Formats: sequence, structure tokens, C-alpha cells
Amino acid sequence: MSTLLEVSGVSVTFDGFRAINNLSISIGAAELRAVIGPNGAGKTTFMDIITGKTRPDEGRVLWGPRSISLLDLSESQIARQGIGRKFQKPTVFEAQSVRENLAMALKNPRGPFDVLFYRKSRDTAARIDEIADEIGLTEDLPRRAGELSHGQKQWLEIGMLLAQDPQLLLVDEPAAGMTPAEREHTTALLVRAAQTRAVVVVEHDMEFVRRLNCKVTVLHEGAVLAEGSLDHVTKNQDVIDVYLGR
Ligand SMILES: Nc1ncnc2c1ncn2[C@@H]1O[C@H](COP(=O)(O)OP(=O)(O)OP(=O)(O)O)[C@@H](O)[C@H]1O
Repeated sequence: MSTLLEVSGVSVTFDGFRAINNLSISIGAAELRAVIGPNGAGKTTFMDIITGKTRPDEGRVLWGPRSISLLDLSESQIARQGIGRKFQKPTVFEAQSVRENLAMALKNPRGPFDVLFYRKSRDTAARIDEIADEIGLTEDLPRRAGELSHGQKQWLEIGMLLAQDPQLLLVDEPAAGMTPAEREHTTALLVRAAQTRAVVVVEHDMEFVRRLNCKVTVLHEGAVLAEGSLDHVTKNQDVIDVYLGR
């Protein structure tokens, strides 16, 4: 699998505290990866480094086939490279319909090439239908986003990110606050999305991670403690000790 993102030897210090400590993680071009770890392990900071919100003191963050350094780019330039981020709390336009939300996301081209090849409105309508189908909200297209359930709002927001056609989607705790049925739908959605792009999911819920059935990276004290299948990492004695607080 070709590498899309290469984080190597990255460290971040906040007021003398080393939140990220010589961290190296590599993500493939069409890969689903779960990142787990106890509170304060550095999961959010890891995502902040990729999106340019936090700048590391050392290390490299290389992106794409030409190994562009993301550390030289601004947050908006990084977003335009095709990196989308879904925060925990859904932020959809509640007063607008699901269709309007998706249309707005499609109208917001992320790069110069999107402007050059700007799609006609007929194509936009077809694309909205495609995304609605992908996120399971076809029936809900005319509804106001504010009327959706918590889970549906999360899917809509994922759909709005997919509308930007990201190559890497970072998703923070997608299962939080969802019903079991909503979790199942979310699993399917993320697995499908990762067939054509990289998806990195930060998640606390082990059952959810198990269903994602993907490679897992365990972070602890800002570094990788273990990596592999969920079964592999949960058998690792260091991981057991960290989770049991020994
Ligand atoms: N801006 C900041 N200033 C000072 N310390 C920070 C800052 N951001 C994060 N930290 C510290 O860095 C460490 C890593 O934090 P981070 O939020 O990345 O962990 P996390 O794995 O996402 O935790 P959680 O699961 O609780 O969200 C923590 O000890 C946190 O207190």
C-alpha cells in the first residue's frame, strides 16, 4: 500500500511538558486506521499536528506522492491538500435542509483545480444524491438538519466532508452519544469511505474499534505503544498495564 502520510520523529512540548514524544506513524492511501489510547495520550494533539493547528518542535510530516512537508503549509493550505477533519460535536447548518447543507459543502471547492473544473448544477444534484446515499440520508434530504437525530447530524457532517473529496479524513470519536444502531451505520459508513481514501478514527469505545476491523495504533505519553490488529494490541502487556493504570 502506498504511503499517504508519514509522521516521523515528531515532538511537541507545551510549557515544558512533552505531549508528543518522538512520534512516528505512517498512514496508507486507502487505509482505515483507529488511534486509541488513555486520556492525555496525545491523540488530539496528533490530529492538530496533521492539520497544522499545532506546530511540532521537531520531526517531519510528509504528505502525498511528492512528500510535501505539511509543516511548511498553513491550516487552510493543508485543508486544500485534501485533509478533512470531523470534530466530535456536529456542526451542521440547523436551519437549512440536508440537501442545502450538502449543496453548500459542494460549492466550497477546496483547490484551484476544483474551480477550473467547476461542476454544473446538474452534476451537483447528482453528486448530492450520491453522497446522501453513501451516508444513508436519501429519505431525509428535504428535512431541516436541526430535526435530525444526533447520529444523523454526524453522518451529514461526514457527508459534507466527503463532498470536499478529501484524501484523508480525520474523525474524532464518531460513536460518542450514538445508539447501537447508529454506531453500526457509522461503522459501515467509515469502512466504505476508507475504500477510496484514508480515514483515521480516534475512538475510546473498544467495541466500536473492534467493528471497524482495522489496524490500530495505541498511543501513550505521546508515542506509539503498540500497533497491529485490535486482538494483537490488546494482548500486549504494556497496553494492558497502561489501560489498567499499573
Ligand atoms: N494547548 C495545550 N497546552 C498545554 N498542555 C496541553 C495542550 N494541549 C494538550 N496538552 C496536554 O498534552 C497532553 C496530550 O493531550 P491530548 O489532548 O492530545 O490527549 P488525548 O489523547 O487527545 O486525550 P483525551 O483522550 O483526554 O482527549 C495532555 O497531557 C494535555 O493536558
